[in-house]
Amino acid sequence: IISPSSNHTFYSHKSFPKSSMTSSPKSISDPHSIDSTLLQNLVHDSLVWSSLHGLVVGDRNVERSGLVPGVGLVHAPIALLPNSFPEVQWNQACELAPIFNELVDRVSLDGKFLQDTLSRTKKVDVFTSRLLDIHSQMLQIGKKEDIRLGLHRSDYMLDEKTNLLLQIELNTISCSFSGLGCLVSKLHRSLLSHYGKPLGLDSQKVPINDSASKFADALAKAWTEYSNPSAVVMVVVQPGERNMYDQHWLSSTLKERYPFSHNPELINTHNVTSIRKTLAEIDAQGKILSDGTLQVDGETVAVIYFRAGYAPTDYPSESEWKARLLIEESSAIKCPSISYHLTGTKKVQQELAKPSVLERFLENKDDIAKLRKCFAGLWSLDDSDAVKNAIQEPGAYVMKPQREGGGNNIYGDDVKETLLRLQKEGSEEEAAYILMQRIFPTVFPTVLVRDGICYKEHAVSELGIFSAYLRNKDMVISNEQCGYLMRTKVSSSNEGGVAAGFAVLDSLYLT
Ligand SMILES: Nc1ncnc2c1ncn2[C@@H]1O[C@H](COP(=O)(O)OP(=O)(O)O)[C@@H](O)[C@H]1O
Ligand SMILES: N[C@H](CCC(=O)N[C@@H](CS)C(=O)NCCC(=O)O)C(=O)O
Ligand SMILES: [Mg+2]
Repeated sequence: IISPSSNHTFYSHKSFPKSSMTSSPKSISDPHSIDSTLLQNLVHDSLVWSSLHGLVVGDRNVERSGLVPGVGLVHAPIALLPNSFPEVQWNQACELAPIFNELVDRVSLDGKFLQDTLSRTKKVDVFTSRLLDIHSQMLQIGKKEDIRLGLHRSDYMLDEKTNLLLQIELNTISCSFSGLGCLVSKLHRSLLSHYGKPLGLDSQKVPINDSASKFADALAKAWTEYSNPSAVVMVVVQPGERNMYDQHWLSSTLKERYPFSHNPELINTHNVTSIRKTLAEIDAQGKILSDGTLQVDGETVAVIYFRAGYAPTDYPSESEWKARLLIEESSAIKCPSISYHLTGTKKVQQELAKPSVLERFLENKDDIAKLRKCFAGLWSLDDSDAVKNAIQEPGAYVMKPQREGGGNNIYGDDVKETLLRLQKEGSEEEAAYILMQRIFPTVFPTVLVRDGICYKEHAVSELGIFSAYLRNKDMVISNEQCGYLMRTKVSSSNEGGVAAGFAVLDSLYLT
């Protein structure tokens, strides 16, 4: 079963050969030296734990796994043990969460800034252009969103050379893994509470992660602000969704947790029901009443939570765009609104990194300094010096289109080829991209478990901090960090991405 040549080992509980090795790792940074019997027990227990606790995804080998719940489940790809992470940068990442929330809200209110920042992208990127059209239609009718809900995730990498915590991006739409991320922390705490001794590790060093309940709380509070007990939360989903359990964790927490919430003002609310609809279904079944109320399939919608609609592939026809517009025109609480969605684009990220731009949106000098400290190098392709440097040293840069969902970035020599092509064509297409400093996190040995097979790999990690912002007119009801997601991917992979099949779900071990 354990072929010494490859480091791929298939486990089934019956066939764990006794191992002669008895060495235990020096510390968490050396999981490759874990005694093989101990390793097999860890893997076995993690697979059982994941299956029993809903740390699962749809199996891409089972075609109905994204369509029918309970069919074709497989444990989520995970790192067997948490990745060590310095406490100082952990605290820094947590502290940034409410500041980024406030920034997003302020920027989202500046319609002109959003339209101007994206005006040249609009000419060359049809998808972004369609989003901007909806945004400008809302500006024209003077649409106001009094109640605003943001469920964000700010992703960071720890740059090995400088030890700086640098932001990769700020996601303001369809942030995945608030449902599953917290389960990985629970899994790791459970494994370390059983095997801490032989591993020489302390389960208390894995920070408590309440991402699912915090996001469900924020959705429930927004639902309460809408003040219609018979209204529902509508989750906008893709027609096939293998990550549905990550989404169901939020919906089932909403349904089961309320009205038995510890939160006094929610204690006697009706249970919060969620419905799942695709954009096409919303176009077919949705309508707006004279008072702006959105009704879909006869249900009044209080909150619209997007887990689709962030990529061009989510709009295969005009029907989906009509649904997006209907949602924006309604009085339902959007998560995110079109303004929050546009505020999370990479072009806006790059614009906000320019000198004195943050000062347009925030007053507190300390907060501004804290944000700036985590900005990596970000340039538009108008910056001829940056373009020249990137052509000379393409490996030090990442080129990004205005896309979400993974798999869209340009790395290495492709950066050089693309820049030279754009220069030769002299087209406006340059405005579709941004240039970003490539961040090189520490490569560390780890053990990944995917489809019941454990792999000893060398990997890099990316820390995502979830945060929620809920505001009703001048009152900020929530502005807090909501747990975290650690993603770990083999160091040879440029892109990463759990759904894309490169990264696994991880947690962190404070050092
Ligand atoms: N500046 C960077 N340095 C190193 N890796 C990066 C950088 N920017 C992105 N990546 C890698 O590419 C992945 C996707 O990039 P990201 O900006 O998050 O796009 P998306 O919105 O598609 O997730 C990240 O998860 C990370 O693995
Ligand atoms: N299937 C959809 C996926 C939604 C999605 O791709 N979200 C982006 C931010 S926009 C994201 O969080 N990417 C990190 C997840 C990864 O690493 O695979 C869902 O789960 O609702
Ligand atoms: Mg990303």
